[in-house]
Amino acid sequence: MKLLLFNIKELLQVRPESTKMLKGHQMKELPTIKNAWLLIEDGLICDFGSMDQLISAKVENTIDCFGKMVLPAWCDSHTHLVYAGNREQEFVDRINGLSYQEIANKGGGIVNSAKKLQETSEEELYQQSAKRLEEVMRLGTGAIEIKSGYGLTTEAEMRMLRVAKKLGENYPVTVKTTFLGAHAIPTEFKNDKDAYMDLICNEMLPKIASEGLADYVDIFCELGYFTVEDTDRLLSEANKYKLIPKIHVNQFNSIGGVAMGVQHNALSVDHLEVLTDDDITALKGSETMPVALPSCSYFLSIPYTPGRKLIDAGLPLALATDYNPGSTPSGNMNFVVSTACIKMKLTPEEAINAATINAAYAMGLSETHGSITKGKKANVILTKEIPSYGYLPYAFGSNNIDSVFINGKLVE
Ligand SMILES: N=CN[C@@H](CCC(=O)O)C(=O)O
Ligand SMILES: [Zn+2]
Repeated sequence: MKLLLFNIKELLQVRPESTKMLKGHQMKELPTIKNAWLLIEDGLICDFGSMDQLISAKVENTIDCFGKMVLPAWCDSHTHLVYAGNREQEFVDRINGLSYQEIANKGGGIVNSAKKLQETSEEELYQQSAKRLEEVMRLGTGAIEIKSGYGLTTEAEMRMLRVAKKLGENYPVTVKTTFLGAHAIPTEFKNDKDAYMDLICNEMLPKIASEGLADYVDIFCELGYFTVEDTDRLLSEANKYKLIPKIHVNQFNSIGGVAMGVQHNALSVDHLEVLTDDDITALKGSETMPVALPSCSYFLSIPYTPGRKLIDAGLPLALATDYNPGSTPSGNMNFVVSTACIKMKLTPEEAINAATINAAYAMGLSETHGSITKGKKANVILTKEIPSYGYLPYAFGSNNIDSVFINGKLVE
């Protein structure tokens, strides 16, 4: 089955196969072809070029893209999309003056979501999560990472991961799953965190690994949650099961989690709202992708990850939503890209690179996603008629997407 998109005003993020990630000044460039065509065959990018060299091929479907642009679908490398209910009341509590940490300290926060999830059946959890996934697909997300971490018991953590996996089977979007049992200390372990770490390492991890439910392992390395030593222990254990780390670090405090992540060859270190020069030094020369979550900063009114500083230090940067009920009840990558430009001072080229090619790297998909490259998945966004690609982050809050194709198929 062949689909030809022709008369494309500008085809963005055209890369050779070998581009794994972009660092520092490389992020300033966004290679494009003006007045282009793109041929999709059996769900993959088959070929592309400029209209003056359009090949003649027999195709079943064609779309005239006059005035419109085409770019790779977003890769969202950090979400908690599988959750139960919402935390609207905490939103109001914060408006009335309580901080995120104060809410957590009085039994709200992650343990509040865990209580709701434990009371929700697998089928109901699937239905709630599927609605969210359908929405983000229409917003241009073609690959998504989904974490557990609102179960906090062996059974409920496994339930979350089964739901995430089932979403990946039932929808065309590529889903990667991450085990985040070490997201918060459950109420019943309040005075014995080590016992909860034992449960994670001795029971949850082996069961989840043996059922192949997770691609990655995560931990919330933060004051009041899990220490650098806990992080070292969990990542060492996870390594026995070949689970690669992608960790939550430096959201509120820099306590050494970045260096620990790098020491364990983490694929990504995420959040980084509070970042020291030592953290930046630790990232240099590593293969670990720093991931910024600007919608979280927006929603919680906390500092933005110093993305400009990271890029200017020669490092790569990826962007993700952090979609979750507490700190970011939004999975809109378009808003993330805009906010990275507006608040973190990334250029449109840097932000688009961070949300496509570098984001694909941060979820282990750089060979198949994140760029217009022959043989990669035909996951693309067709924009509405826009004056330039910089208009996408500029016109924040507007929906400039005409249509989205995942595996070459139109998302309805
Ligand atoms: N910070 C840790 N975890 C989530 C938020 C969890 C929640 O508040 O439910 C995050 O990445 O922001
Ligand atoms: Zn998160």
